[in-house]
Amino acid sequence: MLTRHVFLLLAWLAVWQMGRLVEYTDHASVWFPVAGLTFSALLVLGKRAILAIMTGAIVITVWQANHYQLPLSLLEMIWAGFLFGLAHILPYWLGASLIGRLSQHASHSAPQLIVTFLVVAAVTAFIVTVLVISSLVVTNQLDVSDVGKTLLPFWIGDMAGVIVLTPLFTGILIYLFPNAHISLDEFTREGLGSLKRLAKKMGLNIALIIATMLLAYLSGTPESSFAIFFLAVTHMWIACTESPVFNVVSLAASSLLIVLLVHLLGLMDHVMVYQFAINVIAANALFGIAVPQLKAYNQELEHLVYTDTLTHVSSRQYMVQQAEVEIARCHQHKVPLTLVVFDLDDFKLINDQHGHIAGDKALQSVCEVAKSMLSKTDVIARFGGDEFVLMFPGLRFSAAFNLVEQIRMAIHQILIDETTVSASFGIAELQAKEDFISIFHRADQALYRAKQKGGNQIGV
Ligand SMILES: Nc1nc2c(ncn2[C@@H]2O[C@H](COP(=O)(O)OP(=O)(O)OP(=O)(O)O)[C@@H](O)[C@H]2O)c(=O)[nH]1
Repeated sequence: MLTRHVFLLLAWLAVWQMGRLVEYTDHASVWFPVAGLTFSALLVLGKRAILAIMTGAIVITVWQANHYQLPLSLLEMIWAGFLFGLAHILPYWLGASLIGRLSQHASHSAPQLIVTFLVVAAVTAFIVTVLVISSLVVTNQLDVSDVGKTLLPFWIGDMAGVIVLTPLFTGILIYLFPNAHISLDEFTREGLGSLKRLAKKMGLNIALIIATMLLAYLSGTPESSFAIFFLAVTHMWIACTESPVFNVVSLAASSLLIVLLVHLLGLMDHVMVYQFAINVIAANALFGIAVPQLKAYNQELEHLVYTDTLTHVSSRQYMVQQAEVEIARCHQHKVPLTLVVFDLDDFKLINDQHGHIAGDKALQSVCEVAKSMLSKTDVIARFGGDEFVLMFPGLRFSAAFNLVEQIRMAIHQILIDETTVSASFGIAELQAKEDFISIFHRADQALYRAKQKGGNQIGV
């Protein structure tokens, strides 16, 4: 465990150094990746991460004070590092605890979690900015007159670090620290996806970033730097069509490239545009992760509404909707349609004699048998209790009658604890201008007649 914490400290120092390399004004970087590492370490390890991060904050402050030759004693440097550590850690710890708690509640869906994370990232990064800048002023590392110009770049840089890199660092830390406080299973289930597609889409992003940033470099006008926002389109496309893991990796890669090109091409005059672009594109793409998830939820809901959970045949709602569509189509194209209503005979007795579980089994067996004898265009639905409806688009009365007779005989072969199951049927063929209510009523009347005659037969 100790080695892992030493690794976290070293990783924190290395990532901090990455942020410093792209510092464009004192204490503010285009993005501040270490904010993302702090947030994810607190998310994965909780308070166990504090020691490594606090040590990192003190080491960095001492190093920085020496580097800028600030007139501070060693004790003052350590105190300043401790204050910086507190200001940097506390808000992110609160934010990470909130996200950790929400992720453990099944009632919070992935889209809700993502939106909350984006809001928490913005708010905690702002609180960290205010606290760290205050600590820098109190410990004489920043002049009060520079606070105004440092505040916004500091905040946006920290926020970019959290939004862009927390998902990626969290994935890595969960892999390294097995007893993590949080699970990303919901997002990592699909893995990375096809490497070929990944290469193509990454290539497109890279080409777009280079093209738009070269444009800004060559034209030298501040307006041209806004072209980077076109990247939101390709990232939204990736978010909606690829796995969340791919989304997060491509986001980190694009942001890193933007940050490097700002420095290589000397686009410092437009740096805030790029800072805002990274935040907006990342927030947009993370929110995009929710789109496929929402689609999946909708399909699940649709399945629940349109399928009977016990027998897995269609639901009443589905049959009524589908029947109206089919009846209209059959009238329009002068195609026949036959509707059948059927009901198990003395089903109450099966329940009473053998119990409800046996009754359920009988309903399931009847549906399996009937379904196996239908074609793709036929529909079977459970209307309620032991009553079912069959719809045969394209079949005339006589053809449907023959098929139903075979279904009736097959149902009569089903044995539930040595009791034979049987069903009665009512059949009606669609007449000119007739609607669903009318044909259903006629089939139901025919079923009534079959029951009156003793059941286990087709009423007409
Ligand atoms: N096991 C089980 N029983 C159900 C379910 N839904 C309804 N039932 C039972 O189905 C029975 C239907 O009873 P009835 O409407 O009197 O029908 P029946 O006994 O088949 O009588 P006839 O239709 O006149 O032959 C009732 O006992 C309900 O409790 C279900 O999902 N599972």
